[in-house]
Amino acid sequence: MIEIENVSKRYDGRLVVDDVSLVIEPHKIVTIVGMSGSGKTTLLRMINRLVQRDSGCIRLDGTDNELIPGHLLRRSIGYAIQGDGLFPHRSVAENIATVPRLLGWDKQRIHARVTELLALFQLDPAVYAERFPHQLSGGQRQRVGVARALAAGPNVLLMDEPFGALDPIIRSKARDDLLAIHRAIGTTIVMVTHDMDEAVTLGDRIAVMDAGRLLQYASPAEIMANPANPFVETLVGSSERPFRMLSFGCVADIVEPGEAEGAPISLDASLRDALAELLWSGRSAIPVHDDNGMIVGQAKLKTVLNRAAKPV
Ligand SMILES: Nc1ncnc2c1ncn2[C@@H]1O[C@H](COP(=O)(O)OP(=O)(O)OP(=O)(O)O)[C@@H](O)[C@H]1O
Repeated sequence: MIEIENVSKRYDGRLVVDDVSLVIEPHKIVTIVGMSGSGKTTLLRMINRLVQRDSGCIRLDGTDNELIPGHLLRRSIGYAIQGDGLFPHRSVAENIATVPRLLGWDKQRIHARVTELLALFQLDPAVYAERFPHQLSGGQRQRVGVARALAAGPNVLLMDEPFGALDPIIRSKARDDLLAIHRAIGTTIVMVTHDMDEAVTLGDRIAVMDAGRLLQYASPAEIMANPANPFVETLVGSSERPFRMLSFGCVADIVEPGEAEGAPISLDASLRDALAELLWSGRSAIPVHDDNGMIVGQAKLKTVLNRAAKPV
């Protein structure tokens, strides 16, 4: 658990993080959104002490982070930044091995961990381990950057606009991959993003910041339904709200017994994708399949539309 309590930071006498308090539960994903210069990165970097706070307290599993030695912080908190931050003259394997090496792991253990992570990120170790960053695509570099941040098995992963440099299609795949990896390893993730869609799709909770202050900290559904003030409402974008509501639900939430005609959709698909398929194919219901391709029920247009409405 990460407890941020009344934390403030000034630069040149100006408050850039202003008395922020929030609690991040273990194994959750928290996204931090806000305009440029609102203090998101500064807040994130105070968690792993890349930035020293001026006042307040940040506790990691109950311990003040100022009392945790640097090498333990590096092990327990991974950090991935925009672009990828990879060392250009080191191979993929050497990049991923950075923190384990600092921690003095033996060669065999490092090799096993690098191989495991490359496989998890769908990069064949035989093909990619010895490549250099310039021999990878942007999406592959970004995955190696996240793999490197996870190398020492941290409890917490801090991500600062990790997908900011990716084009929209790869970006959406990168989000799906991150969710799959999060399901597999359960690391607590705190992610700064400019992109409200990203914040809503990935976040269990969203922290909205403006001018150093935390305006709202709540689930995506709560923020959509009850934005704390006009600024949050603008950020959420009223015309986008129904679609955003659908993007964080999945077909498994609404599948019901019964048969429907035509091409099926996966239990894992988002309700937004289900709506698109229903509208595009002009059907009032579509069959739903599980991971093994077995038909397990149907998703009805009416039910999907109900999920797009403002929660009561
Ligand atoms: N090292 C520094 N010295 C002086 N001012 C700084 C420093 N780092 C950040 N700032 C200022 O603090 C404010 C908050 O910066 P921060 O990077 O936290 O914002 P942000 O919300 O992450 O912005 P962006 O979305 O553009 O990355 C900005 O006005 C910035 O100029």
